[in-house]
Amino acid sequence: MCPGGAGGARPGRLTRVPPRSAPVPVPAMASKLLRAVVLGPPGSGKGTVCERIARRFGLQHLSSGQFLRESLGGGGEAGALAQQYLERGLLVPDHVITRLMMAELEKRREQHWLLDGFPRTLGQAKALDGICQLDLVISLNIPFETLKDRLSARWVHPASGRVYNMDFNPPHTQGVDDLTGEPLVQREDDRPEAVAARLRKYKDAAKPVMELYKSRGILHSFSGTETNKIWPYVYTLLSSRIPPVLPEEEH
Ligand SMILES: Nc1nc2c(ncn2[C@@H]2O[C@H](COP(=O)(O)OP(=O)(O)O)[C@@H](O)[C@H]2O)c(=O)[nH]1
Ligand SMILES: Nc1ccn([C@@H]2O[C@H](COP(=O)(O)OP(=O)(O)O)[C@@H](O)[C@H]2O)c(=O)n1
Repeated sequence: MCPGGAGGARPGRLTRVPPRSAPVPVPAMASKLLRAVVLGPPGSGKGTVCERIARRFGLQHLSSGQFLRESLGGGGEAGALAQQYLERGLLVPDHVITRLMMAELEKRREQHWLLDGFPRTLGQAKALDGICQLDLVISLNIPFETLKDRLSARWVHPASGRVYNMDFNPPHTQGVDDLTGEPLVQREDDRPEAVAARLRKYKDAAKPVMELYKSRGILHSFSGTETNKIWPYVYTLLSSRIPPVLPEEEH
């Protein structure tokens, strides 16, 4: 079973509204906790959609890529090894990311959560199965050309993981994070030469993961070129599983 998760009724009401700067997870109020995953290639909008879901529904948004990037700063051997994979746009070995994610999930046994970027391989999906029964898998299906354009225009605030795009959601002041005023950077792995490798690898690894979740009847796929058009459908799906804490329109 999922850490803290079991069958039974969902919480009847969720009252805490997380502040924009730091979404606060809604604590467990009943036995059943939502366990959801968002799948999609790099640039498909997983982080953007997860951030919206987290705010509207009070879920913890757990980004495996962000945990990985944070783990690089430690100066240890594992961090240095992981950095080589990230820079080349490759997946880090299953046992590395799985150990990292299991430790993070263990800390959140009593919270609703939403995984962004994990599992990415069948091995990772099986490891997740070992501790958890997923309720919902959202797959974002975005055309290749759109992904390339988005990644070349992506800017991030490394400390928080906040993501901007010069066309879609530009910062208030160019090059600067809205909340902290700290500089934004472009990720090394968003360089065009790394992007092509990432997209190829994603496809190969993700196919069996999608098939697994499809066979279980928990896969929900959304196709399109604009997150704002996909979002209402995602919101409706989530609303059928867990009560929102904020209305859909409030971005
Ligand atoms: N132009 C455009 N950019 C978007 C849209 N949705 C997300 N983005 C941007 O595309 C980039 C990739 O999105 P992100 O959520 O980081 O994708 P992830 O790699 O799947 O987590 C970011 O710079 C987003 O701000 C959209 O509908 N249109
Ligand atoms: N399960 C995972 C998740 C991320 N990663 C690594 O972390 C990088 C960034 O992942 P991410 O989820 O933040 O970003 P996107 O690749 O979705 O844009 C990936 O390109 C991989 O190098 C991984 O190896 N295994």
